[in-house]
Amino acid sequence: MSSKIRITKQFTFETGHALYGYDGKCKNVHGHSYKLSVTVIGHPISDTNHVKYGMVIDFGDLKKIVKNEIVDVFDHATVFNKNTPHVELAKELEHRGHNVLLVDYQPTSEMMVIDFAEKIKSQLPSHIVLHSLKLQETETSFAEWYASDN
Ligand SMILES: Nc1nc2c(c(=O)[nH]1)N=C([C@H](O)[C@H](O)COP(=O)(O)OP(=O)(O)OP(=O)(O)O)CN2
Ligand SMILES: [Zn+2]
Repeated sequence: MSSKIRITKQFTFETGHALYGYDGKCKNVHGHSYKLSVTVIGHPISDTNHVKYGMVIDFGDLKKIVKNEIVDVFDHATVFNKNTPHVELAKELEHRGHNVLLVDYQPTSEMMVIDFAEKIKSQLPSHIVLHSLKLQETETSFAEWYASDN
């Protein structure tokens, strides 16, 4: 059998959020140009007759999964923790036609990357393993999820 190879696809999306109860400036509604790197691991297909010969997974197929699950949902949305009074603000924004996303967690990069890992894993073909995710919030701040840590 061929070597195991990790392949990575990168995505960007613009998302607003606010950290309810936080003791710094990120308690305010603000936004980031998030960068998400998705790394999967597997054996390149060895069947010479297979249309995906030589690929672990077609980058295009990986893109479809991540776009459907993450990018199209989070891009130009504002994320609030639904377990906080921010839900009132969210309802008002929604009422006024804004794209609001209520999640069950504090929308830090750590918690978002955990959510993203579950969402991507649920859609990957069974022979493809999610290896890691890197979610970059600013030029200097990022969170990483590794399958081997979890
Ligand atoms: N562990 C975490 N800390 C913070 C998070 C987070 O998700 N996880 N998020 C924020 C804010 O949302 C925001 O991202 C600010 O982050 P920070 O790196 O502090 O941003 P700065 O613009 O101040 O960064 P510099 O490059 O240092 O100017 C806060 N903390
Ligand atoms: Zn932030």
